[in-house]
Amino acid sequence: MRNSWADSVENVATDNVGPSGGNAASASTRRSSYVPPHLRNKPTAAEPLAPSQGGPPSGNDRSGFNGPTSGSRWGGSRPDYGRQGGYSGGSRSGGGWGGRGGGWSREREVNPFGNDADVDLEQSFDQENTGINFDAYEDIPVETSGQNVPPPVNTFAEIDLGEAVNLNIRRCKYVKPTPVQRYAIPISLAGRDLMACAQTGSGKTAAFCFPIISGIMRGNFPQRPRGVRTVFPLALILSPTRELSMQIHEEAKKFSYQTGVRVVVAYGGAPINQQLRELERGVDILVATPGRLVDLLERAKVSLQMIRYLALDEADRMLDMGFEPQIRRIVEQMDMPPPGERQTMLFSATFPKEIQRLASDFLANYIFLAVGRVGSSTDLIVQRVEFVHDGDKRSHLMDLLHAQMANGIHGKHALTLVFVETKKGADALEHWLCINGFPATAIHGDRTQQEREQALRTFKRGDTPILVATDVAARGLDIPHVSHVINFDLPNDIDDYVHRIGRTGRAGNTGLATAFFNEGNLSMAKPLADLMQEANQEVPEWLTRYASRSYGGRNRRTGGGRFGGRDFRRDSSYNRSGGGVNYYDGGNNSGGYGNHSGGYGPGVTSAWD
Ligand SMILES: Nc1ncnc2c1ncn2[C@@H]1O[C@H](COP(=O)(O)OP(=O)(O)OP(=O)(O)O)[C@@H](O)[C@H]1O
Repeated sequence: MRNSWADSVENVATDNVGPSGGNAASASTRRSSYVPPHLRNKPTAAEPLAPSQGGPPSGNDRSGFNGPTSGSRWGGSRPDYGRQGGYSGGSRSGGGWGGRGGGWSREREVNPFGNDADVDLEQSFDQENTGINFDAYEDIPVETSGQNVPPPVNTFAEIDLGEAVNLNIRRCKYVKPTPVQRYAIPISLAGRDLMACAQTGSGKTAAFCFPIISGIMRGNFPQRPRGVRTVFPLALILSPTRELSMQIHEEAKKFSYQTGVRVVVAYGGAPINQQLRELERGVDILVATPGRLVDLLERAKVSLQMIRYLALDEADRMLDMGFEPQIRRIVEQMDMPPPGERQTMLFSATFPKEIQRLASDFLANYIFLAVGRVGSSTDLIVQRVEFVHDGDKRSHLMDLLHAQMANGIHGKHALTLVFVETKKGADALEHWLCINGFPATAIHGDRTQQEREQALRTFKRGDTPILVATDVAARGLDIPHVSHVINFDLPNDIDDYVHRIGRTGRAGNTGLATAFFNEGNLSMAKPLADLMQEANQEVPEWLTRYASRSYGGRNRRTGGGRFGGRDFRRDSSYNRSGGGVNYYDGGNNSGGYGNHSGGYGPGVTSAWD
């Protein structure tokens, strides 16, 4: 069923052809005092500096899109790999802790904001943001549990992220933190491990990036070994797909611009040599897909022994069957410091309880945070479900697309994402749409990396405003102007549905999701009806009837609460009394969230925004 995911794992794994290298731990024996990025190269009388970092003083003008040039399948050929549109050398205006940074030759740091970098820097955080409907998030219920939960903040100004990061937040035009950021950033800045669940499109990337960048800037880490061909990142961000890793890398580069913190990405399907060159120039934060990282670890090109921050984005997917062995290998069987010695952050919009249980192996005395119910979809997305027999799906799709055009909902500001089950199905539907006059492209695990990136690029630009995709595009991708997600084939798992429809209705914007349902999807009837009802959607009567017959499909939302949307540690079956930590008795509830306990039992902090 999850072909495309397995394939994506497989594809990454096929890159793991390097010889087994020795464990890099042996390379690191010398330790002297660490020079934080903001102080690198900075002469100071008061405190003698350790020798500067070992990365050769070379340029930083890399691109996250490292593949060779390829022609467009849609006539939009543009040899722009390696050149992010509009990127130019950035201004060298100060910023940074201590006013400068850059052990990695920041004078050549590419400006990730293009020409926008220095606009509105005078703008303060309390000005209105454009385009983001923050009111949409105001009444989202928030639950936190764990010991001594730090209180949330209301503004970025309340968080001590440092001037350089604050400037970048303004450059991103973020005016105030989203709810998950309000809670997660103070928790992470306090050094706590975190399992965070928040709805799609609600700003989780920044929620884990800001504390990592800030922590590296102010941290006092041991000097990393120099003169060896192994690199020692301080932070590792893992994500399940190449495109998502590239996106996180792009975001993290914006957030860390002119901080001296260097972010590098490594993913499969792209030439490893170019990624190795980037790594050798120095890396503080490594963003990676698991397969390529294992390859780099086996070649002893990367050591994890200096990791202080570990973030798993789409953490439930990372610990699902396809990825779990690789993740365990990376986190538990290489040279990464154990929980407690590193800070671990797990983020997703969905967190089934069995995965929460697995995930707890990676965490130490963690805080659980749920913004909205675990696995719920945002009511910014209007959900529709239509009964369509398999044989009628294409003509039904065409009716929908024609109706969109008739209503002026098409073009580059109204992109349509169509999810199908199989790679073959994606190719076939793309072809059929194209011969019927709808400019479409497709993305799936059998396409080359170049083709995948090209498909995303032409879709984002609106050259092909219809993208047919397997689940490889279901998670994390933040594509502006996706106004309609169509589940041509429904997934078999409600959480996958939540992620798929979450490609629209992001950052406070509204969106539309249409699902084609038929007898082949009976196991989805109940979870789908429940989810729609919870999100205040109109549930068709026929779907309610199917749901009431309960076909016993896989529904992860079992146990406790309507959707079981809470910390699994509160389940009675979870018993750590045998000498373990009781997370709920005597927990110091931070209060101050409106003092709403939410009825989750003693010791559990709950909050309502
Ligand atoms: N504080 C903020 N103010 C305005 N926009 C923001 C803010 N934080 C994040 N965004 C924007 O919101 C969008 C969604 O953010 P992001 O991709 O991090 O969501 P997410 O929660 O990780 O979604 P998903 O669950 O699909 O991975 C992005 O375009 C991001 O730039």
